[in-house]
Amino acid sequence: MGETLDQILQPGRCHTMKVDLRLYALVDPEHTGGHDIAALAAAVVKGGATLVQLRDKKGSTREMIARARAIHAALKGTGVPLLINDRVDVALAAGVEGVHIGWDDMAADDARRLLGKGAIIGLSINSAERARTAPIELLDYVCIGGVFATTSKDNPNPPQGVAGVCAFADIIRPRAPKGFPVGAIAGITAANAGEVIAGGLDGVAVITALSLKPDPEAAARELRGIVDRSLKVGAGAPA
Ligand SMILES: Cc1ncc(COP(=O)(O)OP(=O)(O)O)c(N)n1
Ligand SMILES: Cc1nc(C(=O)O)sc1CCOP(=O)(O)O
Ligand SMILES: [Mg+2]
Repeated sequence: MGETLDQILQPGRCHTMKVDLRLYALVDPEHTGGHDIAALAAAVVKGGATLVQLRDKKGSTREMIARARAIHAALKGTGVPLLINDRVDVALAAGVEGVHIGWDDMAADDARRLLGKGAIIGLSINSAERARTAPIELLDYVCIGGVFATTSKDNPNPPQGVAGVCAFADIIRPRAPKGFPVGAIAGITAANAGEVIAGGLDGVAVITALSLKPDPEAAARELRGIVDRSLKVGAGAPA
């Protein structure tokens, strides 16, 4: 038996490391724009992505593990963590840095028990109720869904707009430790990322804005520049 949650969450033994959510690239075999998925992940990281997720909704378990291993190998030495969407077992098998879970996926306490205190665990939030009840103490970040319309997800959340997403972030922040990262996802592009960051989010998570570009590295460089400049403005530094 591994450690209990109480042991994992003992004061001074907290799992939380600072996750850099500024440019979170989701790579998805159904939305690669014809790029090899491992080469795509490496390219966006070269361009400035700070976190990568393998979102593989249709692959077999073996395919997912093989993709995860290939992407993890391509990111070796970059220091950028790889997370697996939905699947704690795939993350464990491939030896990656963590998982992203939604409210229909494995519960955060089960994921934390299985993955241990050193893993990164992120959670999707898409309502005020979820912002109020998310188990922040078990998490390394949250990502608020449905900011704009998206074609990359089946049954997408209704678009909340920047104001809606920021209202959820305002519920989460007082419940979370200082510096706890809160990002946003859905339909974010170079044209609207600045607005999202200016609203008070710590980063943007994207598929299309990087994967479907002919030059994903250049697209990542542009988007990361927008995020960094908007974060500086928010912090009161010169643009
Ligand atoms: C960073 C990030 N945010 C949100 C999601 C969506 O998670 P979920 O609602 O569980 O939907 P699926 O992606 O699993 O279809 C995500 N994957 N990543
Ligand atoms: C995986 C995912 N989750 C979402 C949510 O709203 O929770 S939107 C989404 C897909 C995001 O892709 P794109 O950047 O192409 O819009
Ligand atoms: Mg999910």
